[in-house]
Amino acid sequence: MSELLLSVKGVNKRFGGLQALSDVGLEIRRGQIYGLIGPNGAGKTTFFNVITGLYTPDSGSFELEGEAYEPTAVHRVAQAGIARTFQNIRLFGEMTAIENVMVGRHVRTKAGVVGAIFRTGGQRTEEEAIRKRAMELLDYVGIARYADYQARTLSYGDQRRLEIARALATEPRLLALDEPAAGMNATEKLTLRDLLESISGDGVTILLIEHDVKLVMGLCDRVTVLDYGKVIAEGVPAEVQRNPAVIEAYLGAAAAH
Ligand SMILES: Nc1ncnc2c1ncn2[C@@H]1O[C@H](COP(=O)(O)OP(=O)(O)OP(=O)(O)O)[C@@H](O)[C@H]1O
Repeated sequence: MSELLLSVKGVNKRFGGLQALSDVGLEIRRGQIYGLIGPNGAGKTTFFNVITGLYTPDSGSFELEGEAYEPTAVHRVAQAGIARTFQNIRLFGEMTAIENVMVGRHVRTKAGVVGAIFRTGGQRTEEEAIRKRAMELLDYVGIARYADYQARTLSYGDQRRLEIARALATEPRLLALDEPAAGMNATEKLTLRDLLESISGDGVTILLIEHDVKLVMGLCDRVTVLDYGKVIAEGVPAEVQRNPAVIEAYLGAAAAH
């Protein structure tokens, strides 16, 4: 079995009277595509926000490759090698596609994000190297032809892929994707599936929140299922799919709509 990449234990997060996460934990091994699923409001995004430093948990312990990891600030999370995308796309809409990826790349360099936006003189060589890598990443996710288009003019599916390219620019150990297939048509989902398999094949571990159960079950090595903030199942997709608690949670959620 491959090495443990991320280990999370005992995460609790309360919003006022709502226990959004209750003793949640999971273990992701290096090279896995790991799915985090569950009905609406189960706590999936809250969990992402905790592990990426956006929310402070009430309790919980975190280890990355066996070392204590404190997701206390967004920049620290990036330095630790975790990159993420968001359920609601967060791109710099007025900037071009390639500039969006370059911002991600600058997170990994001493120039910093400010350097990416307000270019100063004397850094031309570094800037060129960053631009070249950004172009490679746009090509990798299949949208190189839109490099000089403003991000906001790209189709929804292409914006999602641009977000992935920007996240990859930080050279993460773990890529956390919050509903990457949301709003995509069947063809776009197939392309996305191929892309995620390539990313995984190239050595980046993936943690995926996704509502498309078929996509998750076909793609993921292991899955954790949340319901009302609690882990109700964990295992390989075929096992989890047959778990009565999981069937019940999804049927209950469908009946409520
Ligand atoms: N900042 C917040 N303040 C108050 N309540 C919140 C906050 N963020 C999330 N919640 C609540 O926590 C619960 C879990 O929400 P979360 O967004 O994590 O669920 P989810 O599983 O990602 O749902 P979905 O699939 O609909 O995106 C929900 O009841 C939500 O309303």
